[in-house]
Amino acid sequence: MSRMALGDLHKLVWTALLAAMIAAGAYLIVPIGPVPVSMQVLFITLAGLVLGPRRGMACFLLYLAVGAAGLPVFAGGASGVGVLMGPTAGYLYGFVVMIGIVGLATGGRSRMVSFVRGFLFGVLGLGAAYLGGVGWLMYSLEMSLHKAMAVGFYPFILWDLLKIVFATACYRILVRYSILR
Ligand SMILES: O=C(O)CCCC[C@@H]1SC[C@@H]2NC(=O)N[C@@H]21
Repeated sequence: MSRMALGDLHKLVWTALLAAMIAAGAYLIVPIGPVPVSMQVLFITLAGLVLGPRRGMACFLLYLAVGAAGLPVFAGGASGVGVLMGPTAGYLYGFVVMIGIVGLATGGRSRMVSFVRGFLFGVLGLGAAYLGGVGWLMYSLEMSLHKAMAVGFYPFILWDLLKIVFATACYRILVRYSILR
């Protein structure tokens, strides 16, 4: 097999693996209200860093499509088009942008990035996810900004920042030990 084809196969395997990890991270939830605690932010950050913006966004759009088609990949094992219009849909759309922003940190080139760079891009991406998530909560559940922040932002932000720290550390380990290529 040519070096190019092997590289493509490698990326394909990582794309499938990360999509499965995002689904697993969505499956285990802590239901604390209309928005559950989940591990999606951890694996979405890792997916962005590993896959880069284009492949990362394509991977997540495919994830949304299979979820809409009936595979139980959304929070708590939910599925169907209804989820893409439900209270947490804004986060799901925001994640498309988040993966794209996080992916810019590496360009998907499996290169070492500083911890600060990975973290900053993760935080910028998380901002997009929360913009979508909180904005959609206000619209779909007719909440005030104050209420939407209370159910969709404050309970999660600290833990989500920790998930970004952990994802960045994992990415750096994968690069350091040449696991990505
Ligand atoms: O329905 C879905 O699959 C999306 C769930 C979104 C949960 C959001 S993501 C940001 C915040 N952090 C969490 O742990 N949960 C919420």
